[in-house]
Amino acid sequence: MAEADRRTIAEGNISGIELMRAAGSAITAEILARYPCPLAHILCGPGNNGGDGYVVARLLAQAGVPVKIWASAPPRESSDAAIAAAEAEAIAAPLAELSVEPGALVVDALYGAGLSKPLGSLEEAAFAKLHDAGAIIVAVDLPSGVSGDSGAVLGAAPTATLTVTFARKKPAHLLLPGKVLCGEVVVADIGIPDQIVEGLNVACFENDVRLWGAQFPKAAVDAHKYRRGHVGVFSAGPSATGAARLSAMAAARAGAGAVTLLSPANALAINAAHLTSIILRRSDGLPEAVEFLEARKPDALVYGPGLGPHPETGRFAVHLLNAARGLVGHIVLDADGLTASAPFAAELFAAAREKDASSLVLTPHEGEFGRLFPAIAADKSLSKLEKSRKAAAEANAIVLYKGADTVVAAPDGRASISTNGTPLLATAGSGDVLSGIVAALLAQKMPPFEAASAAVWLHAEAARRFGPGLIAEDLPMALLPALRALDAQLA
Ligand SMILES: NC(=O)C1=CN([C@@H]2O[C@H](COP(=O)(O)OP(=O)(O)OC[C@H]3O[C@@H](n4cnc5c(N)ncnc54)[C@H](OP(=O)(O)O)[C@@H]3O)[C@@H](O)[C@H]2O)[C@@H](O)CC1
Ligand SMILES: [K+]
Repeated sequence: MAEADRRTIAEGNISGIELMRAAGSAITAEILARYPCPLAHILCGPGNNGGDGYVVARLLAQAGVPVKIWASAPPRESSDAAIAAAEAEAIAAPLAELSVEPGALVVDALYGAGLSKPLGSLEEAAFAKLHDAGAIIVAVDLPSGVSGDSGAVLGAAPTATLTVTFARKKPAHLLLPGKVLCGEVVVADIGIPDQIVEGLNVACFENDVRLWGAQFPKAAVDAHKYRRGHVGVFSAGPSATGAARLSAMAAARAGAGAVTLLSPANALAINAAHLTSIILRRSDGLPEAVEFLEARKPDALVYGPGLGPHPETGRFAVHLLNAARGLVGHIVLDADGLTASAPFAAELFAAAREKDASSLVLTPHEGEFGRLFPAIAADKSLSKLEKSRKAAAEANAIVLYKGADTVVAAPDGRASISTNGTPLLATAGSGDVLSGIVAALLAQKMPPFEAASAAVWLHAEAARRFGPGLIAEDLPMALLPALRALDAQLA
């Protein structure tokens, strides 16, 4: 966003101090609309974040609210922040002497996009006082100490009730722990033209309908079941068949025209007892699986749920990817399929690069990610966003890195971050459902990055609409109201 600022100013549309005044005005409007303010404390740093704080101080005072300013350092000389501080016509007290009343309103304008190192004891002590006083904290751009690119805390950071940012959200507003520390996030329009933000070729997006709605499958008038996409799901043996059935049911509910469950012979009877519209086919090893691929050319496969983290599962995944070349559009590798592939990761990723290889979607949670990409996972300097992107590039796959802030990353660097996640999804089998939804959208010709992003969104939306008490068995059916609402929105 600093680049967007620079370009806006360079194009002569608006000067730096005008942008700062607009930012301060937007924050002040939010404060006055929400909080009764007998008194406000403004914490100001030396840069433009502090400059925004000085504008807020002036505007709140003009609105009749007494303000106290506490500065960690004076504004940089001859800067816009220095102009804003002069306009505020108030004397700042040293941050070290900070003292606030219980429940006080505090504007945190210490550091924002320019955070360059971990915060020290001065800020940490101030945040402890705010915490003890139960202060309502309004953060300017970001809670100070939260890194804008990663959402990580450098040294210390306060927990804000509200964060007002400008033009667009940054990764820190969406990624943990930043997401939680921001509280509610309001994006204020301060006059940075849309075309300047879009001209930055930003490749990281909030995962919502605007990102993938245009590619979301619509049933064609002349659709027949195989044109609506055929998904194949591999089932485990008799003691662990449920995971694959959850995936298969979800694929069917998410719009796949046909779903085949590939079951070992010894689990056929169990699977048959639980299935009606899902096609059941015997598949006891690679030759039978390949027979199916050659005969039916399914659009997408799900491999992994319930299969067990044995080496054979991993070896089979590599063989499957090789055998599927030219026959299958996409393979979703999930759960045990990921864990078991870890020793064969290099072969798997090489197979994903072969000509005509099926596109690969990997859906790890944190533990599976660590097993499949140990070096990337261990690199503490990387954010979840950067880890996902590096993994996608290494594997030449879409990486859907699950969690409360699920990231979907593509090998070309595009990434989406989920904002509608819900703890309701922390239930056994929920991931199996997600892999079925991904496969169904892929099978309906949605491009992989968009399909994976849309699946994450739909999965969470279904859970939210269902509410408490949700178990994975409910999720395929719970997709229906979410799909109906989406359909109406896209109509
Ligand atoms: N983008 C937009 O659309 C708009 C952005 N605007 C606003 O500008 C903000 C970005 O401003 P900014 O670039 O001046 O950076 P900012 O966050 O004030 O910090 C830099 C100063 O802090 C210092 N410093 C850093 N870390 C430190 C530490 N740990 N401990 C101690 N000191 C530390 C750092 O020192 P240095 O690194 O130079 O040693 C430097 O002096 C942005 O967040 C938004 O609020 C609006 O005004 C207009 C529209
Ligand atoms: K801040």
